[in-house]
Amino acid sequence: MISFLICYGTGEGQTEKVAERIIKVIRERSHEATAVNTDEIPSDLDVKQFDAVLVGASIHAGKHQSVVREFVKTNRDALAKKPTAFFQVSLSSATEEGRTQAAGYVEEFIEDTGWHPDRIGLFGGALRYSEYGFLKRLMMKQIAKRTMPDVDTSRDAEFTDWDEVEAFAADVAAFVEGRLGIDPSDSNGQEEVE
Ligand SMILES: Cc1cc2nc3c(=O)[nH]c(=O)nc-3n(C[C@H](O)[C@H](O)[C@H](O)COP(=O)(O)O)c2cc1C
Repeated sequence: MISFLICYGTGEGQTEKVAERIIKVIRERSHEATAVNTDEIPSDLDVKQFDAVLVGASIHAGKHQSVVREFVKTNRDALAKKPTAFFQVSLSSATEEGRTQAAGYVEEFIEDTGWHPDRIGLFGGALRYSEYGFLKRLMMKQIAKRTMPDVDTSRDAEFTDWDEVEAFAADVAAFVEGRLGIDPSDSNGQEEVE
């Protein structure tokens, strides 16, 4: 059994939902997964105690959560010694035209933090107008109308492709199993760890 740490930043909860889906896939492979929201990092969290680490962040106004950046910078040396993956949630990944921009956010993150994850997943996010305050709702509806003219802005919209998220999680898990020399069949049938 492999122990995974999944550390993520989230503004309105979509990256948390993605993290939860990744964790489900990892646990279905009978591995152990610990989720940590970067807004509530336990003071005794020790990255070195985990076999593999996934870091997730979303994009707001062209930036990832600064706490996620700080987490990665603080733990860069420990991360470099382990199998790792990064996943990003943004509106840019929801459209063909936005993909280059989404990749640019990751490049900038890697350059800034100096961390080179083994796997990278880029996922479309969500627009939950019903949960935004007045100004944010107005601004996001304008951006959506401009960048996604076919999308109905009178209701909340989710652009995350959950099959892609699950495929990413399975790929990361398989990569880590290979790196650590763990035969997935060894872990099948074990009890699921909460
Ligand atoms: C105020 C605001 C600003 C945003 N800015 C960007 C942006 O610059 N680029 C982008 O691709 N997506 C942008 N988004 C879309 C978010 O990345 C998307 O809503 C995502 O699902 C947020 O994930 P979270 O709920 O985990 O924070 C923005 C969303 C909001 C609400």
